[in-house]
Amino acid sequence: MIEVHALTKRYGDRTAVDALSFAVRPGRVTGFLGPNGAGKSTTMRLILGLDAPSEGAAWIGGRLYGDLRAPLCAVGSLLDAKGVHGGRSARAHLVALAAANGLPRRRVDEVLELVGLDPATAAKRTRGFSLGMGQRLGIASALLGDPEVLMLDEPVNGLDTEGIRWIRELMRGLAAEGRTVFLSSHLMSELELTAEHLVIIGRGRLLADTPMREFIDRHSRSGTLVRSPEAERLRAVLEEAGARVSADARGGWLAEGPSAEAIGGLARDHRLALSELTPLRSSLEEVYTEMVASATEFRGAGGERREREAAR
Ligand SMILES: Nc1ncnc2c1ncn2[C@@H]1O[C@H](COP(=O)(O)OP(=O)(O)OP(=O)(O)O)[C@@H](O)[C@H]1O
Repeated sequence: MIEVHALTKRYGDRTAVDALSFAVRPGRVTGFLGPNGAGKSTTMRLILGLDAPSEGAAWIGGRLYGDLRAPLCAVGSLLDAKGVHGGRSARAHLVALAAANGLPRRRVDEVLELVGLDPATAAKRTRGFSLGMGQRLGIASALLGDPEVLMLDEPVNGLDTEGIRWIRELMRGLAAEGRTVFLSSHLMSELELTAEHLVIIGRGRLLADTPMREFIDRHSRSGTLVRSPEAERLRAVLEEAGARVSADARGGWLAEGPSAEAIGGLARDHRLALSELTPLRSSLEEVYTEMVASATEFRGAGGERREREAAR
């Protein structure tokens, strides 16, 4: 379990993390979501004791990182996959890490197998590693101490579909074993497939701490795209039936309220020909982008635009 209480980090007059409180529970994957610059990496660094908070605190399994007796066995992390000495082989890197932490050598072979780095690849210097191989090595390092808690910052960044699927399945498997898995991303679409719970931040502040399902159900807007050669009469009929009607960029009306079936019935009753009747549901990506944009609306125009773009 990871607990964060009133965590705040200021860099000069910039507040990167602002009074954040949340808990990451074991047995499920929790996604940590926010646009670029929202404060995700800073929060993770604070939890791992790599930076000191201005206020508040974070605990891993009930202890501050600095009080952990065997940190690598309590928490495995992947913050920067490139943080490996390029002149060493993957195996040598893991052997050194195991030795420094009093872990048996055989654990190195176990984690290499777990992340799918074969002996020939593991014997190569990491300098020539592809992003995907580097990511696998980073995850092997994180798993070396068989920790209860895993924390990964943007683990799928730059990976191909196969690598993304592999990470997704590995994380879900680790959570199913009862571990605490905390993953950051700025991609809602990816987290939608991996995480069961979401912590969302914007400008360092908590925007949501919610089960994925609930977030989808509560925020996803649904409507019907409907078109008729008699556009204005259609609009009047829809509004009379209590629908909220707006012009859709694809042409036609977006009607919110009555179901597609009900709209079909209305058209029949009013002898209105329809050329399209399509039920729509806003994607999670859209819901999330809208949420982040409205949370940053009070910013100056330039900053707001930057955050809106970053959220995409
Ligand atoms: N060492 C630092 N000194 C000054 N400002 C910093 C420092 N580290 C982070 N910041 C600022 O704090 C804010 C949060 O950054 P952070 O990297 O935590 O965001 P993030 O959500 O991880 O974004 P990204 O997805 O781009 O990694 C940013 O405005 C960043 O510029």
